[in-house]
Amino acid sequence: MVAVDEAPPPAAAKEKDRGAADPRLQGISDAIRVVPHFPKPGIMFNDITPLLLRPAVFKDAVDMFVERYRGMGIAAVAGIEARGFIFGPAIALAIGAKFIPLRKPKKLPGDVFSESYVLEYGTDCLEMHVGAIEPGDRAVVVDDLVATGGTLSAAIRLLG
Ligand SMILES: O=P(O)(O)OC[C@H]1O[C@H](OP(=O)(O)OP(=O)(O)O)[C@H](O)[C@@H]1O
Ligand SMILES: Nc1ncnc2[nH]cnc12
Repeated sequence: MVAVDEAPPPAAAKEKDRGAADPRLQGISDAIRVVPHFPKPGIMFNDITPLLLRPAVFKDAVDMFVERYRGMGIAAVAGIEARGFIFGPAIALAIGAKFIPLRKPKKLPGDVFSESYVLEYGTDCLEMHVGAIEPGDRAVVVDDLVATGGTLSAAIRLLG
């Protein structure tokens, strides 16, 4: 799971990073299934659906982001369609932020900003409603994984 913000971690978080890895990480990692050659030869597909079937592990994944971002003045959690919609809203509600869906093309009915990007297996585009993010809003982008980083870069450009 990934979440991106542009702020340095607070001192307390940096202190914690120097210690042992969070024990929840192993359970989260173990609950993600790697499927070789899906959906195309050569792609190692990271499938989060087994994690979603285990509520305690699903909660650990959400909690780790909530603990990281709570109290940091985050105004918006932007979730990337489709799998960022699974984790993003729970994180947004827990930290008291608005949720902004970053959608695939032609799904949003209002005026949109669009950003195209290149994927591991194709190209795509993300759209966001004009006015969803406001000047000065501090935002976190949530998705299930980063592969080439193209999707994440497009999301950051959209919010920028
Ligand atoms: O780092 P990248 O190379 O850009 O790839 C990562 C993106 O790919 C996957 O979504 P996908 O495009 O497969 O869409 P989906 O969630 O709608 O299936 C994943 O959920 C990320 O959004
Ligand atoms: N390796 C991967 N696993 C799951 N989703 C993906 N989207 C792009 N690359 C992926």
